Amino acid sequence: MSDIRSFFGGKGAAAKKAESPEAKPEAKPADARAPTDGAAARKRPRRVVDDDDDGDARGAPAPPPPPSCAPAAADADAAAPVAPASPAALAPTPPRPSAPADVAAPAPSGGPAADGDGAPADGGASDGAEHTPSPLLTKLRQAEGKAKSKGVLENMRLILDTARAFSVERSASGWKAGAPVPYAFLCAAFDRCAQTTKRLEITTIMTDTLRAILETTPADLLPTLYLSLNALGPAFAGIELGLGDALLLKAVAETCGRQEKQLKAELDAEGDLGSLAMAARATQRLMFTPAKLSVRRVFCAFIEIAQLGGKDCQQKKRDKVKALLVAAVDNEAMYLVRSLQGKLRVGLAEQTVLTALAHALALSPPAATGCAPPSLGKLGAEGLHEVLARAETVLKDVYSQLPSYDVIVAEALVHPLAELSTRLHLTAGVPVRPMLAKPTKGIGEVLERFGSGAFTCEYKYDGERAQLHRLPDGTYKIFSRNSEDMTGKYPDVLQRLPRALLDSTSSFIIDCEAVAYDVATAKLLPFQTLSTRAKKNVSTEQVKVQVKIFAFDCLLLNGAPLIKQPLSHRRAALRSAFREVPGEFAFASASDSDNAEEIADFLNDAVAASCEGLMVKTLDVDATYEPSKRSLNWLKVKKDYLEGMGDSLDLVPIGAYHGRGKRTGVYGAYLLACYDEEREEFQSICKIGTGFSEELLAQLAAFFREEGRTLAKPRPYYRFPAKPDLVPDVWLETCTVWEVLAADLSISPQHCAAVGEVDPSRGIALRFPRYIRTRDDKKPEQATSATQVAQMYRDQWGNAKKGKAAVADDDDAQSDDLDDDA
Ligand SMILES: Nc1ncnc2c1ncn2[C@@H]1O[C@H](COP(=O)(O)OP(=O)(O)OP(=O)(O)O)[C@@H](O)[C@H]1O
Ligand SMILES: [Mg+2]
Ligand SMILES: [Mg+2]
Repeated sequence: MSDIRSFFGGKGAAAKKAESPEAKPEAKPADARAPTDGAAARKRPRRVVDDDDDGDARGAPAPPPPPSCAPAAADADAAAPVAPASPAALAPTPPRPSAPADVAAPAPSGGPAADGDGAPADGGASDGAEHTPSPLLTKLRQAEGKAKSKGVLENMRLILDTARAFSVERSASGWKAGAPVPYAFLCAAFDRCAQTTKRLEITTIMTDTLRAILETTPADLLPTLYLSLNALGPAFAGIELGLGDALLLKAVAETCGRQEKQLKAELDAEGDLGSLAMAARATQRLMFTPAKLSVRRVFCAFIEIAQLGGKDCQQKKRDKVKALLVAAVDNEAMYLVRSLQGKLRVGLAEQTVLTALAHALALSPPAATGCAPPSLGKLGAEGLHEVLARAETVLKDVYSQLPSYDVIVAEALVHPLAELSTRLHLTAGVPVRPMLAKPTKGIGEVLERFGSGAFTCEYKYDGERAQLHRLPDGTYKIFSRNSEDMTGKYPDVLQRLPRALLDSTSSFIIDCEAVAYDVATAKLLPFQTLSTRAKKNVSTEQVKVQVKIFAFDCLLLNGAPLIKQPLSHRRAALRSAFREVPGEFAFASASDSDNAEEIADFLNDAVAASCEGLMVKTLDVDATYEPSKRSLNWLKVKKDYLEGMGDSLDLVPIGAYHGRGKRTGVYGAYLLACYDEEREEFQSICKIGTGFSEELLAQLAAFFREEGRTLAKPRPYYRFPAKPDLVPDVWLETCTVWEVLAADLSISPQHCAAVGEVDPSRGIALRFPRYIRTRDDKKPEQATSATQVAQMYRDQWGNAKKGKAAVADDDDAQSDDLDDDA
């Protein structure tokens, strides 16, 4: 194994002192304050982290219990206003202990108070650092800065013109104020969105749609949002329709008087069951006109379908689908079917819907809030931009802390938008979107980026992200990186966790990595071992793969949110509330040194302890927790950078090639794609055939061949090479995500990833890609994005300082003849 220190630029002295990482002890003590073993740890100078003065975040009032998000059954239009996914949550939430705008939390007694900018008033930003501006302020400034940049003002003018042209009488002509919003109104908006690829246009279409609803029937706002997002409730509530394609096909055939077999053949040729349903409905002669569908009726029916269980539930679900289809006219059938399949595909990314909601609330504030709409006659484009940017910042900030439209919409309908940040903030029991890290190409880059500011390096454990919550009533929850509830996966962790709690600790949210652990040897095991653990309804007795929890952040303690405090403060809070329990619970091993050689030693230690590398984080300045952000304040240094790339990619197989030789009978290679969030399409990035065992290839072939995961032709939203030998033999449904490493990225005359971003007509391809593992915790739309691919490409050339990138010759970019790889 090569020594990591020899790989970062110009640190020859460090390289000379290389020692074998294999010789290092396996696991290090987690506490950065008191390293007890390892030569490197002993000689490392440490910045003092004062645990005693600010970690005591107790005494703050506990927040109200989290909203219940269990769906409620509701009938059709009769019940007005609509029963949303969680009626309990729609009732105005009792005001939480609130703080002035921009302030994170009520100051915990005995802990530091926050000043108006969100920086700790006690100088928690140590080393004499200046007060950090609040993230909100920074965002507003950034938004303003961006507004001045090219093109944005033009966009603002367009938004102003659209806002001025809006007329509720014209938009909402199909229903009376207070009456259910017709489903046809929403479908018409979907159609318009589908006809454009411009994000701004889609945003304005949705803004107008939501404004019309806010000004007439605000009770339908929530179901409209969920239908637009193709969701039934917040991700953590885990509400799923549980419908397979076969059931939908049957329902469509039966409703439209079509032969199932014939419809299936058309589906194989056409690819979109929604369009087929619409066409079939159009040719049907109806004896009587069915009652019109409304947004609330459709949404409630979806919730009912999700709730059906037990005997004959498939039959009952099919009947419910048929009842909806019978009432569908025009394009309603198409959007119904697509929604039921979970593939709306009209260009409505979640961020777009959030932006549209913010704009709509700012332009048409609900009557109950007592706010007057902005005076569009007087406001110029820039003035309006300021209003909208502020609304967007508030809403996105609130959403990242409390990702539940149930709660947010309930509050936004009765309280001014500006008050939401103080009324709603993170709550134990509701997952916070995790903060993410930027990849780097080594320690040299870290030092360059962080300059003189204080930072800490932590082991980057190779397990799975686990956000641990304890609610004020003592119940525990564990959420995944995806904000999905995985409490049922780790009963053993929860059983043991109380041992790590200090007496004074009541409610909390801590950010951790759950890592597979060998109790006998006290060693960490790789992610691959963890992935063999059952995912649901695990009972403590069944557990074969033990896990150890490594805690690295504390977002809420005893009711007080801490995310706007710097990491040094949060870390102290974490340590003030928990104790390490050997083999069960530890603080992430950390070093606060800024000496390159010592960091290199620490990286070596991390790798020797079976970690992936280091996470490097700012401690005091620009060191708040930024939910859902891929922040520059967290950098990852993976050992993978030794092999050419700073980070792996998470990609989606969209096609497969028949195997030859040893691989006859299975697929020998796959076509992989990244996801372009703007265009909502999967763009091919490489052909891959390396990294798979024979056993895995057989499993994968079976996986794709079963349950209709192969397609007769590519989806309209696949972009792929025209070159015949790169066109797959079989097209695949997007249904899994694979983590892949590669030698590097190159401009490709064939592949389509990030096309138009670094080259006007050519995409980016991976060279020598290798399968690492399947990412069960990511959905296809959460694959590496086109923007990330473009950034990785730029970083690669920026770091290599090679100036102009070479164009890959295609054969070079592919690991083409793969049959002997096993
Ligand atoms: N000390 C630590 N601090 C923060 N995260 C850590 C730490 N140790 C391990 N991790 C894990 O590392 C992850 C971030 O890096 P990683 O490259 O593994 O992310 P990922 O899940 O592949 O996502 P992406 O590639 O989209 O960033 C975190 O989500 C967390 O699960
Ligand atoms: Mg990981
Ligand atoms: Mg990754």
